[in-house]
Amino acid sequence: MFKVVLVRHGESIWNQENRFTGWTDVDLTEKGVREAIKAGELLKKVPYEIDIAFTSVLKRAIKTLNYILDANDLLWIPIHKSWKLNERHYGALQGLNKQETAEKYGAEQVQLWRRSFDVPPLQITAEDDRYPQKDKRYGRLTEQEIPLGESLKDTIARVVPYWEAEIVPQIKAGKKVLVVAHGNSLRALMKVLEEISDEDIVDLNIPTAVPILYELDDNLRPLNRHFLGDEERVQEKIDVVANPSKIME
Ligand SMILES: O=C(O)[C@@H](CO)OP(=O)(O)O
Repeated sequence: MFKVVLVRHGESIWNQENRFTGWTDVDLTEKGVREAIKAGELLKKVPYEIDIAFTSVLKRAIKTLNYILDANDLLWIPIHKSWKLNERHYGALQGLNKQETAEKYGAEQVQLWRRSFDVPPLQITAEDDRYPQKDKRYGRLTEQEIPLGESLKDTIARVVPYWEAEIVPQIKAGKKVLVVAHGNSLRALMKVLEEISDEDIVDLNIPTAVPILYELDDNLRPLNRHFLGDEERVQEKIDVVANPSKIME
């Protein structure tokens, strides 16, 4: 039997401000830092000694990973960073307040943009300041790879091949892998891992900085998934993600 742990980053400044974030490289809030340290402490209590970690090229995930590793005195382990684990690119919605966007376009449309399988957000153009190639870290991406605004389906198309090519071989080699990523890049991965239908994926919301422990069979199909930590607290955090205007302390 294999295992893997997935973690979404702690609360970011734009989570707190209720803005669409995507590839915008916003930092963690103080609460996000505390959540990340807590995630590290929770992981300390399970028999899962991390050997190798994977994360995105966005600081909210990288910092969360570092806080987790620091809590486990594992800052020295190899870390692989890839844009393929980035949050879904939220296109022209990036920066907009979710509540104001719902008032303008309707709550139903915003829900489709946020949680549907294949409805892409409003797109940016190459002239937009947010066009990824204007950022050095994305300079090597081909024009085809550069997102202008991704649906969950588009996100799956880059996350899952990365999972298969880079992460699966490590798990199969017996390494204890930690993946720290984002709400929708993890939904993309979990949809495929758990074979969640296009209809049911709408209801999957990933709480911030809660370690998700999977036990996997020999073919890496999940046998079970477990959110670490107090069940009620985890559910409250899931509710905040589903309804982001209700931010808890
Ligand atoms: O803004 C975003 O990039 C994501 C994650 O914070 O938001 P949502 O949960 O609305 O998909």
